[in-house]
Amino acid sequence: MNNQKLIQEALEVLPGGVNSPVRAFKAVGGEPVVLVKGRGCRVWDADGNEYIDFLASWGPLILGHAYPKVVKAVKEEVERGLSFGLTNPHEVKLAQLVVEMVPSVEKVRFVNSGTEATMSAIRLARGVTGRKLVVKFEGCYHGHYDSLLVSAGSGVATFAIPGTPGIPEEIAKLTLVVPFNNREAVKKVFEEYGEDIACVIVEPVAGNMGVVPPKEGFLKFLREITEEHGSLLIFDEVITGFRLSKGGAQELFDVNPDLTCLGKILGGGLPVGAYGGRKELMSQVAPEGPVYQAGTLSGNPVAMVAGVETLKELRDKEPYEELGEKAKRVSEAVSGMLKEKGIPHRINRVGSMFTVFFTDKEVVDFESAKSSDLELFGKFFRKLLEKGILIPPAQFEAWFLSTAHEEEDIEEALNRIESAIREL
Ligand SMILES: Cc1ncc(COP(=O)(O)O)c(C=O)c1O
Ligand SMILES: N[C@H](C=O)CCC(=O)O
Repeated sequence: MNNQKLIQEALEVLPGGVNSPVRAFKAVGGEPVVLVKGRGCRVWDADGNEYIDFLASWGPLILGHAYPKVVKAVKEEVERGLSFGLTNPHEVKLAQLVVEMVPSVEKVRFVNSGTEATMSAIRLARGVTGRKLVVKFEGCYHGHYDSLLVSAGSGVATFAIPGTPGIPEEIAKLTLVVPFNNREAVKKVFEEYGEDIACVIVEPVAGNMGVVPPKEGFLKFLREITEEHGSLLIFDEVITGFRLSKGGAQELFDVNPDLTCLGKILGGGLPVGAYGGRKELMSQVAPEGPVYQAGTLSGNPVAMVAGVETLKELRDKEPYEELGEKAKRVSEAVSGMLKEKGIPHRINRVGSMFTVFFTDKEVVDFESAKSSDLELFGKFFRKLLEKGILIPPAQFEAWFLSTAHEEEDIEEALNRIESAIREL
């Protein structure tokens, strides 16, 4: 069945034809693409068109599509059974890898998505502090948990949704929102509400308003102010975990949060999330402690082996410098092409994730990210797609490089991008 027919059928039976809003291409226009195959850094749609992929399934595929060691381990595990509902050896191995690689994590609980990870971390923070308020940053996205959908990035920003019906005002009011990178605003909420703040949750490098790095010292400042007020600091490393270094952003910026949320790369392309932290905090989670959280399919053996093989590769090969170099090369080349065409832009990059903003302002928070010309972004996206380049179909997202982007792929991608930019 071809792409158009599949989309028409999807629209009949799935809201918006999709299972996650950002896939609907509403922000960029044009027909959504149905993907049927991925290998290395390339994907193919239902019409047989091939694309060089900078979406990487929204981040998880740091080793590229269908990485042989991961596929082999998954196939072998599938033969043994799909789910047991009791402890299996792979969840222990994956937990050991997480503890070994992520500096602040001594114990970890696996869940099935990034949303579950942040939701559970917030519950734990409220449980151990006995406080209700949560501080989050404008334009950061932490999944679709009620307390965290307030002023969120990603699809919420893309569709300019001011608030989501279904989230009671009483719940939304427990979340205090401050601008990213703004120390004064953080100080102010702590001055006013310090004793009631259970936690501050932050994407240590924002990816969901497009990539926005933390200003020098910002994460250390968050560490200090939370400690001072007896609140917990939660790093949502669902994107940055195992992407920016083997220990994530906390290792890169040398700041240890109290709790860390993980997802995406952790599952090697299968649905896995996790939250973890110091032993004394994680021992408050049931059955060791009173904070309840559970999951029928949590620690699923097939998902766990995909994670184990992925993390082992990253731990053993540490491809981070090379990934950063590749992303630098692509982002600088794209910047050069846009400059030549006279198109004002800013590119924010940290390691192997970056975003092209069509603005002449520095992008340091959600307000400045929103100054990007969204119409031009839509045109840019559609032209790239036409030339065989897949990037996230929304401005407030990140492009991702993988180890599967070889020299020749990058060369070919840059030629395709150049031809797209020429026609803008
Ligand atoms: C930083 C961050 N946190 C949490 C989430 C939620 O993860 P999931 O989509 O797996 O629920 C995402 C992505 O969606 C994310 O980018
Ligand atoms: N920006 C989101 C995750 O990082 C996009 C994934 C989704 O919502 O489907």
